[in-house]
Amino acid sequence: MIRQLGRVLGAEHRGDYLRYLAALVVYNVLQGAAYVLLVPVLRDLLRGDTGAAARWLAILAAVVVVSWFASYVHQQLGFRLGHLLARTLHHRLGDHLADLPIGWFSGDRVGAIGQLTSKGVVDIMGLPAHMFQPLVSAAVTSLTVVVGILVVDWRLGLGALAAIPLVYAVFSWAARRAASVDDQLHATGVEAADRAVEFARLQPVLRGAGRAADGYAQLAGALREQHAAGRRQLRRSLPALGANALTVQLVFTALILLGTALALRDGGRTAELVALLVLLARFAEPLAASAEYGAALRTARASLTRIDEVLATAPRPEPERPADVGGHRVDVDDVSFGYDPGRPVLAGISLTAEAGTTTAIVGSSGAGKTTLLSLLARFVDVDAGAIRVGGADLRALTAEQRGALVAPVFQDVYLFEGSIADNIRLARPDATDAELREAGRLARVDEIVDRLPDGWETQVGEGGASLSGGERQRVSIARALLKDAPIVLLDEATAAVDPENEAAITSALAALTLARTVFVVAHRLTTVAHADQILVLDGGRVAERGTHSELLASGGRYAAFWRQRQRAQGWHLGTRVPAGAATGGD
Ligand SMILES: Nc1ncnc2c1ncn2[C@@H]1O[C@H](COP(=O)(O)OP(=O)(O)OP(=O)(O)O)[C@@H](O)[C@H]1O
Repeated sequence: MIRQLGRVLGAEHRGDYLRYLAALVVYNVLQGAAYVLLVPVLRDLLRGDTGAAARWLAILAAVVVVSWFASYVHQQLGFRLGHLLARTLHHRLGDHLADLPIGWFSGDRVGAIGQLTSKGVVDIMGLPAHMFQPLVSAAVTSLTVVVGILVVDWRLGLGALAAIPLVYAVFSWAARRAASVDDQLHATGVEAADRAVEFARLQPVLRGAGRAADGYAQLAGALREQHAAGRRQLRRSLPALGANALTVQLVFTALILLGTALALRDGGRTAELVALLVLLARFAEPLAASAEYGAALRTARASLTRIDEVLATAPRPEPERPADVGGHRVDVDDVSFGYDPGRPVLAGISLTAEAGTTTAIVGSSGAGKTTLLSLLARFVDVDAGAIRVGGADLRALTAEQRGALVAPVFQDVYLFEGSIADNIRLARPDATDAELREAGRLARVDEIVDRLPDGWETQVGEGGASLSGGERQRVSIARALLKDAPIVLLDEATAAVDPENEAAITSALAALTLARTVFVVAHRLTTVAHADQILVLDGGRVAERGTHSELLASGGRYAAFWRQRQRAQGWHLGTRVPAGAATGGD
């Protein structure tokens, strides 16, 4: 555990860590020495030799003063190390998470990371500040006391030495027994935290559906599981704690009996042996105290192991040098991909998108449209085949190259806490105010800004809560415009927006897609009809491809899709296609 902590701290903080450990050991050795010095003091007092007792007492006082100073130093270093740990862990986790593939952040990992960076880090930073002292004391102080006893009376010393493996074996057994349900307790804790967040987020949906009680039932179930796991752990750890206390007590009693027997047999050394009996109490005390820290220590160790696991997860391989990119043509070459092994979501996808053209991706729900965009953004890597931009494999591009080439505009627009201007500027922090405003004008964010009291500096709230869905989308389009990447990945929003937003988004998208290579998961018929090529996905394969008129003429899936969408929107095939599409209605 001491080694694990050193690894997590990294080589640059090894000096701080070693200084702290050295101060801790010195303090505990001095502490043990102070206890041992009680023996000659008491012995001489019992013998009536007050002069000798006073001399020993002076030495004892000096050791106590030095040990007080060592205690102050190790506490200071311990608190400093605790803060250093928290800072280092947050930075290392943050840096590492930024390098992990987006696909890693799935399932309950996001909740687990939340727990790890908050409670987990607090557990670990408490190690040097609060927990190492009693644990090191149990080992170092007790051992120093044993050495002291050995020097004074080897028989009693051997007895104390023999007790150490016994105490260690019982403590280990108790820790293993209590730890067996730790993972369960942690998993139920993560689950309950996830359900609580989900319950809060889903309030509007649940209330809208009149099913608030159902949503709560899931949270209540998760909380029940967590409490049950807590009770199970208590049931397992209480006997273990009892066994620890009992062992320490038994060892102490046995040593007292041995000491008394020796004192009775060896009349000449009675005073010395009586003093040793006092020392035996000091031997048992740190052992008993350390047993109480078992649960907290296990929790911290488990958090440390989980952080180690995250840090050990291989980051997405990144090339060291930028690749040569010749143009903005995109080739998807026989690409296959699955989120889970053995369950392909896309299989044998090939297509070419010439620079400056728009490719619309359509298909039924679950066909793999969003997944194809995720592959193009390199949120996830292909399992087989390759995606090339300007002839260069996407995996050969550095993160900066990819960032400059590709602008994703996805459905779930998340805005950061900050102003509208901050949120747009995120795309290019060095953009001038004029460039920012021009991107805002093209995306028609200026109209939103004009209505708001603080204009561009209006705070959007966490996730952009103070803007409507359509307005958030316009901000995200402005971001992409400011970034000015030649390739745009667009997941059109399916949710209906009001006519004003609809018109604004249509013109914003027209500005964004102008002269760029665009891949769009299209839901609006206007977008599909205007695309240079349309890719119809079905069950992860390309079912049809061609232009709007070619696909309509072939009378396949696309033609059926088009008819169905038109019917849903009260349009009539043949009367306004594609001219009707060009009107912007959908
Ligand atoms: N993160 C994920 N982990 C596991 N499976 C996933 C993940 N994301 C999507 N899938 C699965 O991959 C398949 C394709 O999903 P995808 O979202 O790409 O489809 P889509 O065509 O965009 O659907 P929709 O139109 O409903 O958004 C689905 O079966 C989906 O359940």
